[in-house]
Amino acid sequence: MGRILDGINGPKDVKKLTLSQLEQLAGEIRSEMIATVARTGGHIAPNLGVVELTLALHFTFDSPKDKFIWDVGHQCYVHKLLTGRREKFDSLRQYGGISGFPKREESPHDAFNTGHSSTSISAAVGMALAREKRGEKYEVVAIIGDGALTGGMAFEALNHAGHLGIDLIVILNDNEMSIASNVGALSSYLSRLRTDPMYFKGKEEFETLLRKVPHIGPRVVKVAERVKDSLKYLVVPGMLFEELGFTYLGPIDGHNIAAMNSVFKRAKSIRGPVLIHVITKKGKGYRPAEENPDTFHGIGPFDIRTGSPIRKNGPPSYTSVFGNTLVQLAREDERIIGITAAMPNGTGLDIFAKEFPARFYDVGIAEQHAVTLAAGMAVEGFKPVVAIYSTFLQRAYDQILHDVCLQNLPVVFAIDRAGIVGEDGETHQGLFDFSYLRSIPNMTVMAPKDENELRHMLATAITFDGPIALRYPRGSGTGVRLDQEVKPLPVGKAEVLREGQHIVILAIGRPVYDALAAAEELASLGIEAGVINCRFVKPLDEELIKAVARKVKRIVTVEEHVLAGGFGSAVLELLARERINDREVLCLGIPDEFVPQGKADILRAKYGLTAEGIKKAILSRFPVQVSYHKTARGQA
Ligand SMILES: Cc1ncc(C[n+]2csc(CCOP(=O)(O)OP(=O)(O)O)c2C)c(N)n1
Ligand SMILES: CC(=O)[C@@H](O)[C@H](O)COP(=O)(O)O
Ligand SMILES: [Mg+2]
Repeated sequence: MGRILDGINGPKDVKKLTLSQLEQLAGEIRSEMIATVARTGGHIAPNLGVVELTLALHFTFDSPKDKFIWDVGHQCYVHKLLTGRREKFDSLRQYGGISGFPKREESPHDAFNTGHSSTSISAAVGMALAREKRGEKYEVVAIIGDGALTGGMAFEALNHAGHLGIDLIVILNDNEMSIASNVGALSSYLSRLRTDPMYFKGKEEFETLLRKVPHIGPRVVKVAERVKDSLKYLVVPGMLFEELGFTYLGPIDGHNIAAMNSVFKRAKSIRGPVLIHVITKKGKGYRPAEENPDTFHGIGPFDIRTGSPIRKNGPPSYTSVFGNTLVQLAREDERIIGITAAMPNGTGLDIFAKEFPARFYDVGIAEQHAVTLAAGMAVEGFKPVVAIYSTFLQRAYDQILHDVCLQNLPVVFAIDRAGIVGEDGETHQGLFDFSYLRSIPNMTVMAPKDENELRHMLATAITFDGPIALRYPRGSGTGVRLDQEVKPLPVGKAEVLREGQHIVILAIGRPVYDALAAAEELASLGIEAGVINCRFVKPLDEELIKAVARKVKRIVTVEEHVLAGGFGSAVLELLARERINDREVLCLGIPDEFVPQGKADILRAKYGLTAEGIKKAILSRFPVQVSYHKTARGQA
C-alpha cells in the first residue's frame, strides 16, 4: 500500500482524511523527517513534537488564507511537508535547498519569516490589525513554544493584544523544554497548569467532604468523577492569560488530533484573543530524541538506528575551549559569573555551570535582560561573562550601549557563532557584531585567529576594566596546541606573522590562517605579501598599521564579517584620518547582502573567504604583470 503522504500536495488533501488516516499520516511524516534529518541535520526533536498539532491546524484552518506564524520557526518541517514541499524536502537546509525556517519567498503558506525567538505574537497582532483595517475575514494563528514565551517580546505582544481585544489565536506548544530544560517562574506556572494542583486539591477536598455525607456521599462522588472534565474547566482557569485579556483553553493533549480539532474549531468562534495551551512531547515517536530532547533539538547527521551523531573526529570546538578556559579562570577569580540566555550547551557555559552552579544564570530567551543583569552585577564588583551567539546579541544592542558602555562597566561578551554559521542560514549568520560593537564608545573588540588565542583573549577580557567582547566561530577549532599558561594579551596590539614588501594583508579572526596560506601561494608567483594578525578591531594597532601602510603600497583587509562598518572600514577610517591616501586598499569580507544557508565551506568559497579566494582577489585587483614586477625593484 502506498503512503498517504505521497498524495498530500497541499492542505486540501489533509482535510479529506479520516481521523485514522490522519494518525497513519502522522507516522509517515515522522519517518520521512527522521530519514531526511539523519542525513541533512536539523531541528528534529521540535518537529517530531508538533506532528499532530500541525495536522490538526491544517485540518481545521484554511492556509494560506488563514495565516500561521511559527515562532522561531525551527518546528515548521511538518508544515512544509503538508504545503507542497514534500518533493524538495531532501534539500532541507542545504545550499540552494528549502530552508529549515519559514520563508515567504518559498511558499504562500509561510506567512511570516522567523528564526529568532518570541516574534510571532507581535507579527500576528500586526497582521490581525491589517485584516481589521481592510475589513477582511481570516484567522491569524501564532504558534509559540514554552521556551519562546520566556522572551520579553512575547509579553509585550500579549499585553498589546489583550488591550486591543483583537481576534487572534495563540497556540502555546508546551513541551517543558527550551533547548535545555525550560527555566523561570513562567515555566513553573505552566507546569502548575499542566499538573493542575488547584484542580486536584479542590477535587480531593470536595470528594473527602462528600464521602463524609452518610448514605448518598459515595454515590455523588461517582457522578462527580464522570463530570470531572467540566469541573476541571471550572477550577483551572489559566488565570494569568485570562487576566491579560485572553480566553484560555486547555491544557489539551497535543498528540490527540480529534481533541485539537474540536478545540481549534471552538477557538474560531470566540471573539477576542484566545490562547490554547497544548501539551506535547519533544522528540515524540523517536526514542533517542524523546530521551535526549536537548541533543536532538538541533543536531547534525546521525545514525537512525542508534541515534548517535555521525561526527568526524576533529579538534575540540571553540565553544568547549571557551567553556573549559572559563572554568580554569573562575577557579582563580571568584568574581566571575556565567550568564546565558537559554543556550547553556550551545555556548559551553554548561561546563561552567557544572563546576559553579551558584555562579551560573540561565535567564531564558532574554538576551536584553541577560546584558542588563550583567551590568547590575558589574556595578556591584562582579565580573559577569555573558555568552551569547552573535546573531542573538543583536537583540541587546541598546542594553550594551545604554547599560554597559555608557557606564564603562567591566562586562565580558563571549560572542559565539560569529561569522558564517552554515545551514541555519540568513537569520543565524553572525556577521554584524564588529559593526554594531565598534561604534560604541568604551567598547573593546577582539577576534582570535585560533582557539589558543581565544584562551588568551578570555584572560585579557577577565583582567580588563571595561566592556570587552571576543567573537569566535561555530565549530571545531584549528587543532593548534594549547599553551599551558593562559596569559592576558596587550590590549590593542597586533601580531606580525609574515613580512612582505609588495602587499600587506591585515586579517582578523578565523581567516588569518587563510591569509597566511594565500601569502605563501603568492610567494611562489614572486609576490611577497606580509600578513598581520590584527587581533583587535577596537582599538586597532594604529602605530603598526600606520607604519606598514607607509612602507607598503597595497593593503588588503580580510574579515569574516560584513564589509559595511567592519574591520576593513576601521582600517580605511584610520588611513583617511592619517591622510595616508595614496595606498591601494582591497577590503575582503561579506558584501551588502544576507548570506544564505549552506555548508560553511561552500559559503566561504562563495564569498572568497578561503586561501584560494583571497589569492584570487589579490591577483585580480593587483595583476602580476602590471604591478609587482614594475615596482618590486623600487618602492612596492
Ligand atoms: C532571540 C533568540 N535567542 C535564542 C534562540 C535559540 N533558540 C532557538 S529555539 C530555542 C528554544 C525554543 O524553545 P521552545 O520555544 O519551547 O520550542 P521547542 O524547541 O521546545 O519546540 C532557543 C533558545 C533564538 N532562536 N532566538
Ligand atoms: C533554532 C535555533 O535558533 C537554534 O536551535 C540554533 O539553530 C542553534 O544553533 P547551533 O546548532 O549553532 O547551536
Ligand atoms: Mg518548548
